[in-house]
Amino acid sequence: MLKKLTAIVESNRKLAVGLMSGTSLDGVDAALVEIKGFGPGTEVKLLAFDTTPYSVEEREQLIELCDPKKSTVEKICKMNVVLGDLFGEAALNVIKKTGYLPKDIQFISSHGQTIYHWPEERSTLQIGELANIAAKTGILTVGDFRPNDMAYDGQGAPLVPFVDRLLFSHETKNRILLNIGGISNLSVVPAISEINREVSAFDIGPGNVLIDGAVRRLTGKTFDENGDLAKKGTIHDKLLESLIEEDQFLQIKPPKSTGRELYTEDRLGQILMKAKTLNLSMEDTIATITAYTVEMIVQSLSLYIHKEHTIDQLIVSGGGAYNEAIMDGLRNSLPYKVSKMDDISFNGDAKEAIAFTILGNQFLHGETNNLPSATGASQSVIMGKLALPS
Ligand SMILES: Nc1ncnc2c1ncn2[C@@H]1O[C@H](COP(=O)(O)OP(=O)(O)OP(=O)(O)O)[C@@H](O)[C@H]1O
Ligand SMILES: CC(=O)N[C@H]1[C@@H]2OC[C@@H](O2)[C@@H](O)[C@@H]1O[C@H](C)C(=O)O
Repeated sequence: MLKKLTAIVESNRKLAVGLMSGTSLDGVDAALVEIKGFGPGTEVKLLAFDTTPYSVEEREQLIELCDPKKSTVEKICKMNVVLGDLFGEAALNVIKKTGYLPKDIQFISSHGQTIYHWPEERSTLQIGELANIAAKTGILTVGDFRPNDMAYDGQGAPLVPFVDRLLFSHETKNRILLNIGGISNLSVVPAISEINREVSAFDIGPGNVLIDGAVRRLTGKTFDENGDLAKKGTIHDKLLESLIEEDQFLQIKPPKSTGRELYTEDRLGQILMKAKTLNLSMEDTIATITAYTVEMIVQSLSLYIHKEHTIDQLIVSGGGAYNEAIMDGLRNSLPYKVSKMDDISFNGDAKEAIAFTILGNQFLHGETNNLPSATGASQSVIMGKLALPS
């Protein structure tokens, strides 16, 4: 096996599949990429991208699994292998799209599905058994990145800023990369001309998680397509103010990370109850929760970024980039250009799946792949674990 591994690492050009299943629990993203080199010399080209959506039932099961009041060890144990098989299928599907065969692919790199993230206890759990992915596809599989950063006292998140620096450093522009998934997070990537500046990065708070939850409970749909519902409503300023005031995560200084552990179904229930007491319509409720997402981003920038960095451009990726109410809110509040990743680079939906191929590539080369300035780890480490096919 060592021979096989060495051959993979030494090949000039590798084909790899990145798998990402994020906090939105909307589905599994799979990106097939070509990677050359490693470290600062990494070159990556997206060849195919595919999302395998979770069924309504699977999504409900995952939401339950993330809730300590409803989750059980048995349910987690079972879902670990169910997802492993499903992730393997997702990898095979994206490979099929290109005409390549599984034997042409050097490795898969899988984030897994976060079930619980608990940085205070130096613990985080991503499921989707690597052994099942390797068995289903016959491809060497890397994954389970976050625990090693935590073992060195890091938050284990966010990890993508390491890749943001590699792929999006601009000669002269200071850029913010903002990802609005279930949770929003950002990286400030200084211009190459400011070579000594570190990347600042942290989780911001709710991205789509509360919007999706409210839409699900109030309309039965899964998300607010294009932000149409929010755009029909009116923001209730007082409720918005109280949501921001009650959000203690905003006041925590970076490095910091969060997830569904803070933005829970119970918290969503409290917010919807307040909206009901105020007699807000469904549209006004969604408009106000959407404004809360925007305001968390804007206030985090003003608290932690604008005093330290002069920003030239903000680039938005993740599903939230399709929500025009969010995008309008950002454009109206920020003094610099707000662009969508799709307009300047590859498909923004694919960013995190691509990012995990780069983290996996670093692992296989025995190179570090965390960014201590983002996670707070005491040092750079090599994150990841390996499952070998037979
Ligand atoms: N056309 C659209 N209009 C509005 N919102 C959309 C649209 N498409 C996707 N979204 C939103 O984006 C979400 C999915 O985003 P994404 O896939 O980036 O999240 P994720 O990767 O699961 O989360 P995270 O990055 O926090 O782990 C959906 O749940 C939905 O709220
Ligand atoms: C523990 C966990 O799964 N965190 C996710 C989540 O979704 C967004 C944000 O919270 C970020 O911290 C992270 O994902 C991306 C991929 C990251 O690590 O950069």
